[in-house]
Amino acid sequence: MATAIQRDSKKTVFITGANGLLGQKLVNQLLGNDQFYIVASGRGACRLPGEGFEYISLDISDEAEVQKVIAHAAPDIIIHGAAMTHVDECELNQEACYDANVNATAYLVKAAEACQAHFIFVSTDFIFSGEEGPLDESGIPAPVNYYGESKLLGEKMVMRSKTKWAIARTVLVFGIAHDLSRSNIVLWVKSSLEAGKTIQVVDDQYRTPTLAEDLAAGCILIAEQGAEGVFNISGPDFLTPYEMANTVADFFGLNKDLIKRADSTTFTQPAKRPLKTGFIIKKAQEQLGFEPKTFRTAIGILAKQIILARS
Ligand SMILES: NC(=O)C1=CN([C@@H]2O[C@H](COP(=O)(O)OP(=O)(O)OC[C@H]3O[C@@H](n4cnc5c(N)ncnc54)[C@H](OP(=O)(O)O)[C@@H]3O)[C@@H](O)[C@H]2O)C=CC1
Ligand SMILES: Cc1cn([C@H]2C[C@H](O)[C@@H](COP(=O)(O)OP(=O)(O)O[C@H]3O[C@@H](C)C(=O)[C@@H](O)[C@H]3O)O2)c(=O)[nH]c1=O
Repeated sequence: MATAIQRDSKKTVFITGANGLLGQKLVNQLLGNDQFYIVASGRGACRLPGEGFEYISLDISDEAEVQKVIAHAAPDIIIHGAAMTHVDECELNQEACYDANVNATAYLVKAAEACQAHFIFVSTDFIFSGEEGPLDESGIPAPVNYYGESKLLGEKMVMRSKTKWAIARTVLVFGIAHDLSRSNIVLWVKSSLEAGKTIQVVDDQYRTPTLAEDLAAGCILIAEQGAEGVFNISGPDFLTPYEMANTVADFFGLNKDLIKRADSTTFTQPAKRPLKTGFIIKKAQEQLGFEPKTFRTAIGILAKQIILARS
């Protein structure tokens, strides 16, 4: 536990979902920023490498625990990234999805109001129908799957809250981190092609894929600047998964013949995916100074991390 002096001279930032992809990148970047004292929370034991932060095991679906832990931490800022993020699982187990993505967010908003913390909620392009894209922050939500519905309900609670709030919306996050609960499109394409597996990849969905480090950087810009409102925090390139898969294959010198073009009539998943999403990030660029990497540059960064992780 840090000494009182350390905490007093710094702003306390409380992170939910710290064991996850975004959570690990947030902690990693905040460690290099001496204005913050970091309280990282996650479900169960700490899976984050390294030190220099306080870790608290917290299941955010436990209301009493949330109120107690947040009151004790008395954070200046809460970055709420924890969620049930397996979209198909959310469709098939809607009660668990509601608990993790809606009830838990309500408990955290209530706790944030009690200590007047700046509440930063991480949201998604899946609140939109996918009928048009890319969208700026004025898009009208109309989710097409239960995960999207749950995140939209979270947004509405945050927007109604009685504390300073911001919403960071993002898209198709990719990256590498320790002991993740789920994969992501870049790692999945790379590992499938390396294993010589044929993959069906859709070319009628559009995204602006986001390097996890860039999402973390965007959230930290919001925290540092005390920014309020909705910000699109995603990568700059508007691509189909088919284009992404071919870029990954090109970069790693993998066999592109294994990538079979599909579309939403030939490739379906339990939860419907919005066709055309992706974000216009002009507001975050101009107001926050957010500058994400291009998809290809991001793959290069990921490649170096993969090599480092192996050494
Ligand atoms: N990944 C993506 O493509 C996108 C993500 N987002 C949003 O970004 C945020 C971060 O996503 P990402 O880091 O990729 O997802 P991850 O699944 O990697 O991380 C989510 C974390 O939340 C934790 N969590 C889930 N339920 C609970 C709970 N009841 N109590 C405590 N912790 C819990 C998980 O714990 P455990 O590790 O134990 O499973 C996990 O560590 C989410 O809010 C997501 O909705 C938005 C758009 C795209
Ligand atoms: C598994 C698979 C996916 N895809 C496509 C569908 C989709 O557009 C893209 C990613 O599919 P996945 O099912 O891996 O990921 P998906 O669940 O669509 O990812 C979503 O996660 C949640 C948390 C979000 O908030 C969203 O922004 C989005 O990133 O790749 C294929 O074309 N073929 C495949 O075999």
